[in-house]
Amino acid sequence: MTASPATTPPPDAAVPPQGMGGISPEDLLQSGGYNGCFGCGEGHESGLRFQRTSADGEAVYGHFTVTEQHQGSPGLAHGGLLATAMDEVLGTAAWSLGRMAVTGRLETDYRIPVPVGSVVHLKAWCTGVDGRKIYLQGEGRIGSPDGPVAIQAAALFLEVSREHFLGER
Ligand SMILES: CCCCC/C=C\C/C=C\C/C=C\C/C=C\CCCC(=O)SCCNC(=O)CCNC(=O)[C@H](O)C(C)(C)COP(=O)(O)OP(=O)(O)OC[C@H]1O[C@@H](n2cnc3c(N)ncnc32)[C@H](O)[C@@H]1OP(=O)(O)O
Repeated sequence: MTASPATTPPPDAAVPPQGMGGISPEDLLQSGGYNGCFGCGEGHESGLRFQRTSADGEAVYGHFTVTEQHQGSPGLAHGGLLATAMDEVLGTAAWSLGRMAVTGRLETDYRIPVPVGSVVHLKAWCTGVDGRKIYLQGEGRIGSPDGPVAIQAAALFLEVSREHFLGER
């Protein structure tokens, strides 16, 4: 993935450890989630139902299955849908650092089409943190964690306060 300047961390940006104040990244990932989330909500009928599976200190992992509700052209996943899945796993990588963050910029490369019925295995990792800016990259592979790369992404997330989510609508 060739990240643009906006999603490339400055050379001195460190990658902080996963977890927060004694809470493991695994526990952080299992602690939250919004049932109505299009990406990960188990209660969302037509959503992706992205499942976060693990975090190993370097990256976070998860998967989802492409259904007929997710088509763009006959039999193939919609590109925006795949970007949503990347957004979800990239966000998971940001939150695994113990930081509440939202997507500021998301760049995606589509490598091969993804057929309906595919299980897409996603992985994301932090490439650096600079103040509130969290730089991330990720990829999605078809069929297994070692399968062919279908999508790659680079992103800039911004750390926000609780008020970001509680503001008046
Ligand atoms: C999100 C999940 C919520 C639910 C949580 C529930 C349970 C938690 C459990 C588990 C969670 C696990 C995973 C999470 C999963 C998925 C994540 C999905 C994430 C999303 O799907 S979330 C929705 C889409 N997202 C938005 O809805 C954001 C709308 N937006 C804004 O709210 C503002 O726009 C904001 C806050 C982004 C920035 O606003 P701001 O006022 O705070 O900051 P400001 O503009 O001053 O920028 C400061 C510095 O960042 C640079 N900067 C900013 N934006 C940039 C860009 N696009 N490109 C390049 N640089 C940029 C500036 O250039 C400046 O740089 P410098 O400091 O160098 O000048």
